[in-house]
Amino acid sequence: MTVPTSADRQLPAYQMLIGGEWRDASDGARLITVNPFTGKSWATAPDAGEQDVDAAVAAASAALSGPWTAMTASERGACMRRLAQLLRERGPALAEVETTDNGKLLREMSGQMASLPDWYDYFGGLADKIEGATPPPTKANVFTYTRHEPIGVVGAILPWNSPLLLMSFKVAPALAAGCTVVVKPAEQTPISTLAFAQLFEEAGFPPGVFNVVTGGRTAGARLVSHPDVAKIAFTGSTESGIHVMKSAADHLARVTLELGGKSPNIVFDDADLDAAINGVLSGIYAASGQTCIAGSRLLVQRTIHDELVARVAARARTIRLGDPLDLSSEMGPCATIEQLEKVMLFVERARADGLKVLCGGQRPTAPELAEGYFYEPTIVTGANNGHEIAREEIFGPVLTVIPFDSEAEAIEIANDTRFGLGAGVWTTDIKRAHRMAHAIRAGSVWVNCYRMLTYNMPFGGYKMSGIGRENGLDAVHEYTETKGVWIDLSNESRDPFVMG
Ligand SMILES: NC(=O)C1=CN([C@@H]2O[C@H](COP(=O)(O)OP(=O)(O)OC[C@H]3O[C@@H](n4cnc5c(N)ncnc54)[C@H](OP(=O)(O)O)[C@@H]3O)[C@@H](O)[C@H]2O)C=CC1
Ligand SMILES: CCCCCC/C=C/C(=O)O
Repeated sequence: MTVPTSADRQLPAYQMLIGGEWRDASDGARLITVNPFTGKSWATAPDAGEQDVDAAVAAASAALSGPWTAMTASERGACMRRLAQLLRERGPALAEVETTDNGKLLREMSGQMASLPDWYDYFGGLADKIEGATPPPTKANVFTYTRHEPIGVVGAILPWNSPLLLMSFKVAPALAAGCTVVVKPAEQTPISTLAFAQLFEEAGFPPGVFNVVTGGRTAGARLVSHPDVAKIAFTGSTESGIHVMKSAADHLARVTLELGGKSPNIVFDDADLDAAINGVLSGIYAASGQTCIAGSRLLVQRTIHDELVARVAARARTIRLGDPLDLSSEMGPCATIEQLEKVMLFVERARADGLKVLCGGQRPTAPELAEGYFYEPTIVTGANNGHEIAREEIFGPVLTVIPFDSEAEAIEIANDTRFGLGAGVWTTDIKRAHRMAHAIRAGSVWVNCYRMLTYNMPFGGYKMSGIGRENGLDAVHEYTETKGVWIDLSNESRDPFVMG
């Protein structure tokens, strides 16, 4: 908990949504959130304690055993589509809130908010199409069918890099499945989720279907360990994901985990180099590299290494750092001072390892950027895949270049990581493109593109990048339990001592 000063008490003070009511934390504690461009506090939110989380879970449980389940699946879908419509209208305002809270470019947020309603339309449309099966009879006079029932109350834990997008990955399929939800945004960036929550009542959702508790570790830990939470959907670091899974295991809550990455962006010498350079830049400098799918390892075929690296560096040096609300800015600040410090330490250690920092490697010196948590677009060369900077998730604008000679070597390096979230492949050879896409052990492979995203393509990680999938038809089943129902159609008495 941060203790507000008298100046902080003048800031916009948001409340959290529990059971359809806007509330402060029961002990009145508040979190202060900082605009990473100005380095100054800009809003406050409740700092929920265990009691508040318990109240939110109770509200979600009541909605589950009451009005939400009483609605037909079509009615629930209609609520979701109304939410989508409201999001279309309010998207631009929500984009500005999130940009102020986490420093993501408004340029990118505007695109995200234009597509976010599609999640609620798509999954809202699915709500009344979650069909069970009637397996053909294999026993005489027995009729069997399956039902996909809502799993229960879902706890959704969000990171700070893309709160509204990553919340929608979880909330849209959960609502479609008939679940109710308690969302806990990251303590650094709670405000856009609270602003989004204002749309639920207007869209016609019964109170308690969607709840938000804002707070830090106390709130998150209580949500994960709460015995009435049936499922935790988490996005964040691999280390925290492991904690969450262990804690959820105490009451066997289901989990989906979307965790870290160290994704390879692989450029072969037959690639369209202009397109590849664009994709390499987008992979690592979009969102200031603060994305789980950052293409943070550039694997480049040795024959084009020098030319490609020189051209990527030339463009990286001209990336326009600036106010994330200014649509002409190309890269914003890191979201928090802690994240900036983490990035700086990685680069310092790379230098100490004898690696070359080809460009960037420092905070910008322009006075207009001095208050913000900026770090220059950085390229580290001379590394091999064993160096720390090639193995650990940095979550910042730092690209590590690793040369390779053959396709087999590219695959070996690409897969030599504990992560497996994404990968890019740049080649004009269609056979190689498919061979690579099949050989790389990662949940998403982009060929001649990078960081593409849509609601109907599954997203998730292999290995330590996660468990389960978000988005796509199957995501709904991350929020259902399948029940088998058996009906005896015969009038005969059965032998009680023999399995039927
Ligand atoms: N895969 C991804 O998209 C992301 C990866 N990261 C990686 O994680 C690193 C550290 O960032 P950080 O913010 O600390 O990420 P965390 O993974 O620690 O935090 C992400 C979310 O999880 C919550 N959380 C963390 N631990 C627990 C727990 N034991 N029980 C319940 N909730 C928990 C946090 O809450 P709170 O902090 O409010 O207590 C926050 O809401 C980054 O540098 C980056 O490498 C970060 C964000 C997103
Ligand atoms: C298939 C792409 C999924 C993107 C996952 C979330 C990324 C968020 C971000 O980059 O801000």
